[in-house]
Amino acid sequence: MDEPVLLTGAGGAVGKAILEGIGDAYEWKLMFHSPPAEEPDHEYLVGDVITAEDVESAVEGVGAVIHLAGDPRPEAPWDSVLSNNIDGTKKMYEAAVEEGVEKFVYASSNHAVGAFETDRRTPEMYRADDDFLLDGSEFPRPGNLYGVSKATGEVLGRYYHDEYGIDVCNIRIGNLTRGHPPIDYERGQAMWLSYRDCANIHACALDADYDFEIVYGISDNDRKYYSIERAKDVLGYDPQDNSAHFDGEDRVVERDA
Ligand SMILES: NC(=O)C1=CN([C@@H]2O[C@H](COP(=O)(O)OP(=O)(O)OC[C@H]3O[C@@H](n4cnc5c(N)ncnc54)[C@H](O)[C@@H]3O)[C@@H](O)[C@H]2O)C=CC1
Ligand SMILES: O=C1O[C@H](COP(=O)(O)O)[C@@H](O)[C@H](O)[C@H]1O
Repeated sequence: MDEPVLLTGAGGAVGKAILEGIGDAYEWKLMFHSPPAEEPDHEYLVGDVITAEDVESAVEGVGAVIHLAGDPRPEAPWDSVLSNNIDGTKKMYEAAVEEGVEKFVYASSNHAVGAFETDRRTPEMYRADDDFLLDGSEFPRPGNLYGVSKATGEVLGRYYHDEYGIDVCNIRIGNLTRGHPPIDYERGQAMWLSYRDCANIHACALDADYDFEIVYGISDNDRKYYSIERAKDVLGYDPQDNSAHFDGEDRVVERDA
């Protein structure tokens, strides 16, 4: 990648995982919502993805986008996801295609398919001996309005890819935690994404050749109901971590942001 990569939501947990892991591997342009507490090592700007001028400034001169900015709360209200997630993502795509950006990596979510976790399937589907598996080819099935907004972001990508040719990779991120998987939370352990695997899958999404993809972004957990085969095959994702390698004794979940 010769041109800088725009990273929106750079100050959040996923942004930190990416910068800690692959901060030296690319030239970055970071977008923060509010001024960062410490001076970043990379070019940056402060702006809001719902403001067209901010988004146009953000994409100026970049060759690829990793779009993380938005409201990440599963319980987020409609007003917030409509503006921060749906309209913000649409504005990002508009500006990206106008700028001629080649690649757009979008932070989708497990919550885009959360309603597959029916009462009949759970908690068994969170366990290693259950064979229920989603592979990314299924239609979205959100369990909340946040999930609706993430599924809509994927569909926006489908539209901008088909209409304008921008390459799009939607990563349905599982549950990112630093250092070890969530404690006493089977669902979170089955969809754990370690910090280094998070950085790795985003590097793969920047480097690989593809047209339009939906992949799951989780570590290589023994317990998983999301397939990572597509991410391995198309992106070359090579996860290093597995939630089954942690016993969880005396550990607490740490979250950034
Ligand atoms: N952390 C996780 O386990 C998962 C995260 N995701 C997605 O990954 C992305 C990043 O999530 P996290 O880093 O965990 O959240 P976070 O809340 O730590 O980071 C999000 C960042 O986006 C910024 N932001 C929010 N609204 C904005 C706006 N209108 N304009 C500009 N910046 C704005 C915030 O200031 C924050 O720095 C989100 O889109 C979320 O939906 C998806 C699945 C799992
Ligand atoms: O999309 C997201 O998913 C993770 C995992 O969901 P949870 O409901 O099991 O916590 C969530 O932690 C994160 O905030 C959200 O953005």
